[in-house]
Amino acid sequence: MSESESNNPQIVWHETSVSRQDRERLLGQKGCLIWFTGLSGCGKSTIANALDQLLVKQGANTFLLDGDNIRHGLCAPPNRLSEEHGESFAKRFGLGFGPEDREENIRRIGAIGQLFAAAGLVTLAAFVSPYRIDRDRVRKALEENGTNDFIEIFVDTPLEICEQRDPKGLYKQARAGKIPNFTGISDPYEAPENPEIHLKAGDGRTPQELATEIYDYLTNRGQLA
Ligand SMILES: Nc1ncnc2c1ncn2[C@@H]1O[C@H](COP(=O)(O)OS(=O)(=O)O)[C@@H](OP(=O)(O)O)[C@H]1O
Ligand SMILES: Nc1ncnc2c1ncn2[C@@H]1O[C@H](COP(=O)(O)OP(=O)(O)O)[C@@H](O)[C@H]1O
Repeated sequence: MSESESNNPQIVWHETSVSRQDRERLLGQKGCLIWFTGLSGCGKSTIANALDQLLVKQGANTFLLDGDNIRHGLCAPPNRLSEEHGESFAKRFGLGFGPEDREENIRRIGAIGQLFAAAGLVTLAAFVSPYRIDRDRVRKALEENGTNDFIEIFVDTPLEICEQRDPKGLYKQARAGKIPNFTGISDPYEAPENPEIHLKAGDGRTPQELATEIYDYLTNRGQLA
């Protein structure tokens, strides 16, 4: 009996008939979870989008999970949930930016990303994901599944550049004390220690050039058809 079964004897894993290998054969690619992490404004969404375009153009089956979008639905904040579900539900399941909320955010995305990868999709996830332990848990979950398909990309753009860009005006508000727990300003960012790719994203290269670096890495490791 597995550990999860002994904790929850009423919840039993059901094996499916179509295997991951069947799906991957059909798609002609290997499923994986490409995880972009970095400060707000470092370029995660832009580079992930550029890579997604490049992959689709070459015939890959992909899906992009983006922090801002996921926080509109699966990981919505309490104020988006309260009208339809009530205050107590919204308080319990809505997510903000405190450490536990971010932990739950990354746990949910990790679980979804794991399912998408198991479906054979080249899955891209772009989240600040500032805590090493949260990212490492996602990696561990994929590795426990017998794969090494968690590909961590540290989008390393210096804080000064992110703050200069400030496309949503969030840094300005955070500096003025209007946004609590803002990563890089009033909240920590723990850089990956051994990412598969350390992308020096503030060195003047365009998002397309940076996406090509990742695309070449994926090709070399045999991830694509
Ligand atoms: N306090 C605080 N800290 C960091 N970011 C904040 C915060 N409040 C709002 N935002 C906006 O939310 C986006 C980050 O959401 P994520 O789901 O990626 O965050 S996390 O992974 O749970 O840390 C992030 O999007 P990106 O700028 O695309 O990274 C911000 O626009
Ligand atoms: N390599 C780059 N060079 C110059 N500007 C960039 C680069 N990557 C992203 N940007 C710009 O920086 C801003 C923030 O990028 P974005 O992808 O939204 O970051 P994040 O998703 O990490 O918050 C956007 O205006 C984007 O056009």
